[in-house]
Amino acid sequence: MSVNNSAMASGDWGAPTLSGAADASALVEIPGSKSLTNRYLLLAALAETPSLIHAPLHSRDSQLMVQALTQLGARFEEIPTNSSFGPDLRVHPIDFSAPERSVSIDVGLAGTVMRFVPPVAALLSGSFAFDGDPHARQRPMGPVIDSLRALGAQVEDAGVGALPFTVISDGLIVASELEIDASASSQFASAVLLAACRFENGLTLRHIGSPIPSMPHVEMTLETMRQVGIDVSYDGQNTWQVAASRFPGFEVTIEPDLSNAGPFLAAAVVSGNTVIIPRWPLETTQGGNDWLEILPAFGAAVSLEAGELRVTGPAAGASSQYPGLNWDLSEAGELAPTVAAICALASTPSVLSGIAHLRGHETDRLAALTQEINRLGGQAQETADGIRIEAPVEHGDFFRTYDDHRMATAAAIIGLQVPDVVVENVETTAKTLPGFTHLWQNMLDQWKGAQ
Ligand SMILES: O=C(O)C1=C[C@@H](OP(=O)(O)O)[C@@H](O)[C@H](O)C1
Ligand SMILES: C=C(OP(=O)(O)O)C(=O)O
Repeated sequence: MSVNNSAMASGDWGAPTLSGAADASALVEIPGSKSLTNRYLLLAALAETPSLIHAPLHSRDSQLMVQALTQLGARFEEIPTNSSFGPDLRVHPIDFSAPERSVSIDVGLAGTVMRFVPPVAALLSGSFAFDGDPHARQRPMGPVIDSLRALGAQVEDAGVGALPFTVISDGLIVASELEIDASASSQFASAVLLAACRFENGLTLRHIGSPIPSMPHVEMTLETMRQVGIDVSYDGQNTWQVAASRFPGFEVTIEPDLSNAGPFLAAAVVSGNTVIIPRWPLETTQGGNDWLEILPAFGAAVSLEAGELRVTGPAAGASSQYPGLNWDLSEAGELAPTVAAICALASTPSVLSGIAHLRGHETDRLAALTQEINRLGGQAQETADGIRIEAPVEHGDFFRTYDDHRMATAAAIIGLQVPDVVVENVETTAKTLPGFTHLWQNMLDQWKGAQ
């Protein structure tokens, strides 16, 4: 099948196909972690003195965080470096005694901005309106709104648990206990925990409801808080305690984004080539570290030595020579679109489970993946908590991305093996990985040059 080029808009991208290349190596440098960057930016804004953040991610999501915190009174200075991924950042914290203000904050489509910033706004005196991209209004926000009210702030909203809404506060949070249902997103728990050190009496937070997805992200929240000097504890079940604390500025280096390493590692898996990622952390709270367990299940050889992760695909020279898998992705749901793309080229069926909450991500990812895999001649179905892929994709076509960066990178992976995959609005990858197409082409050029 060939694609009707007249349907292509200017941002659409014909995914490059890799024919024949195999058994070659490419070194791929991955920019900083979105989740770590946005946590440290926010914690630096809460500190008493300036902080220095090395190797931060510069992407739409981190830019939205910088912009939001600037509107709340933080100041950011770019410190030039030799890195192709951009400057370091010096962060001057928010003055929480500043006079009352009224601001409108754009959260884009960034979960970390729409969930983490409103509780920080409630620590200031004034009125803070939040809104974002059209699809941001579909993402669940109820537990953030309910928490703010329970903590004593006023929230004006349409009563549907979604953006837009306005937080009105006198800047003083005296409540010290809160129950929250974080079963639709771990970010609801992280949001309250991150701000809680500046509550007058600290906080005891209790989760009520079904299990929290993406729990490593809550561990990441706790770990980053501990690193900057906040006293926080977890009972191992459903309760966290944060002591009221003031902490000085800090200096930190951001790890590469291990979830964003995924599409490149997946490229090695589906093509039988090797990808090497430098600066892979030996210890990390990033869910993307799960690649070390997931990729061998597809038959890939994975080794981590001297800070370099090396992944070699199982099928030197031949595609679809690896099996599908049954995998519970509840701990690392953000890897699902990448895993699904590998499964969509596998020789046997796959079932991905534990990810019902992906329906509230950048798009309804279960519906989007199912629809696009089927459009390319595969056989996929949604299940109650995931997706089942019965048969691999067969031909190229237009691949809709629904403004979701991970749908775009999933399409690129499939396009490596299937000609004529056209990725809608590939620049949506700038949410967390600007320059994606250059990094991708550079990997392919290294493979081709090695032949
Ligand atoms: O806290 C964070 O940085 C994130 C938490 C997770 O959210 P969910 O718990 O909604 O999956 C993850 O999927 C998202 O990409 C980033
Ligand atoms: C779910 C994701 O993002 P967000 O931080 O916007 O929730 C993601 O990056 O896969």
